[in-house]
Amino acid sequence: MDETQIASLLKSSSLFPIPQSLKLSYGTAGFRGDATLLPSTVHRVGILSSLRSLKLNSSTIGLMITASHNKLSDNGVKVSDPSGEMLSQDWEPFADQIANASSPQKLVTLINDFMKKEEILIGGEGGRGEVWLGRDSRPSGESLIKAAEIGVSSVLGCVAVDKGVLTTPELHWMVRAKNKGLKDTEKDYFENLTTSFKCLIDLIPSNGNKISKLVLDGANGVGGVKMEELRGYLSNLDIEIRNTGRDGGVLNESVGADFVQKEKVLPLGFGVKDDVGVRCVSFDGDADRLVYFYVTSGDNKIELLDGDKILSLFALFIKEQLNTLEGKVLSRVGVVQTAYANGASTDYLKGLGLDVVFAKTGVKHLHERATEFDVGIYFEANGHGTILFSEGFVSLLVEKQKEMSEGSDEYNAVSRLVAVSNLINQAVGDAISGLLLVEVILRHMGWSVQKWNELYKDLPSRQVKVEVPDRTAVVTTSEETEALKPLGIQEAINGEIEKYQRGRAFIRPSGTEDVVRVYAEASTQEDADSLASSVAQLVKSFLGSI
Ligand SMILES: CC(=O)N[C@H]1[C@@H](OP(=O)(O)O)O[C@H](CO)[C@@H](O)[C@@H]1O
Ligand SMILES: [Mg+2]
Repeated sequence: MDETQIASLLKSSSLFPIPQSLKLSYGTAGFRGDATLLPSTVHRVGILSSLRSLKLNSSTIGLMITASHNKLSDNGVKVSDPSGEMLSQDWEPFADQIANASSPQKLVTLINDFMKKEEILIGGEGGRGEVWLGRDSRPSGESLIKAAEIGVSSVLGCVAVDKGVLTTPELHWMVRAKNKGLKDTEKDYFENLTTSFKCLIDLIPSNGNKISKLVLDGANGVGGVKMEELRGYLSNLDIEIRNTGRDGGVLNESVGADFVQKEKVLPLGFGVKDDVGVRCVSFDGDADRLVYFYVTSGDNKIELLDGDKILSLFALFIKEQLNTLEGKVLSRVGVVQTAYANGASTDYLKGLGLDVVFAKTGVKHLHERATEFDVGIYFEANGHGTILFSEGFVSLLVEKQKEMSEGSDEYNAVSRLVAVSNLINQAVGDAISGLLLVEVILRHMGWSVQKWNELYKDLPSRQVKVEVPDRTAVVTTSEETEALKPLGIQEAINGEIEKYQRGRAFIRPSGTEDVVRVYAEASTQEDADSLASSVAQLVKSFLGSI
């Protein structure tokens, strides 16, 4: 690294001193924490993104400022690789190191060593780098994006392009499109969704299936606002949008997909009286997750159609198309879930004859496994997921279609699969594209939300969070279903599980919040609640509570 570069890094990082005792880790989905603590972190992730762009021959990298479902006062930052996927995991240790470097000098030394190891050239000998920035609707994002910009451009030859307020999946989609040389603006994103949605609607056999109005809970975040924009392009979606954030509601506060999925109650803005039986959907704060729900009657309890049920609907539809092509197109279809998947959904998917595999929590892990298939469908129970189509498989479909007679069942099945591969975000889970696919499949099947819910009956489950002095004291196996540390806790958990019919429970440290998560499942809700609470008690007695 030459003198000019060293001076540039020292100068810019002295503008963003690291708060004392800050200890951050890249975690399940990037760095997160109280927004006031993050300027130095975001600035440094800006530097990292520039280096990543230089390393990957000037490909465009994405940097997203968001803390998704966390409270409004939090924020966070994560990086998108050129393909739109999450930052390659082998750069995460470097991200951790620079985020925690205690002084500008230490930061420069770490960067210098890393550049040597990765053979990254800067300035005259190196190429140019480009980083696209996006942020969710959090007010703190405005100043954090400036910190990112300064970080990016403190690496010589690198520029930041501020793309403004976006959903996380929009930024990933745009970065992917840019690197593929495709149309890459937000308008292109909307047009792509509109075209493929319309194509799927036109392919509905009877085209007569009527569907009732959908009501969206936008979590008072960016998703509702973007959905309003998209509505302007769509002529065939009857949707009412609530919780856009303009009516005084607070981001993620008693609204949004995370709240609805974990609490299993109606979000604010939805009423027991008026909304009985209505098909409703919730996005999370940065619109990369969705869950559906409806209220049956009386109280504010809901019937939840979570990520597992969305996954099941998608799997069924894909399978139906592939069955039509049996003998013509060979394909490997796989489903990826995590330990949080409801046991009943796994049984159902296996019953469909699908290959079901498990990955660790965090979409980066699920995404990776899904790429092993021609069609890989992955979802976390909380509603984050998508369908990946391998490029080879899509080319094969297009090739085969040329031999089929237009309008035949086979031809239509291929057209549907190709349209789904365009509609559903190939980079990352996307609440907007997920919503459009759910809507079109329901219309295709002629199903109400209630009918869809009957695919299988969820086993009662309960999730709780336990605040402990040090959540890293919990170490789990790679599948996260067993705790290796603290010693003895797993045996104690097993002792509790044995007391319940169809009992299953596990603990793991959260990667996004300072808590240990407890998950429990059993044959009745009472039992699931009681199992969750005894396991939470064990966590407190082994780790201490605060
Ligand atoms: C149980 C649960 O919902 N965990 C969520 C949550 O991760 P934790 O590591 O559990 O905090 O946030 C992640 C990022 O949004 C999401 O991928 C994941 O599924
Ligand atoms: Mg999110």
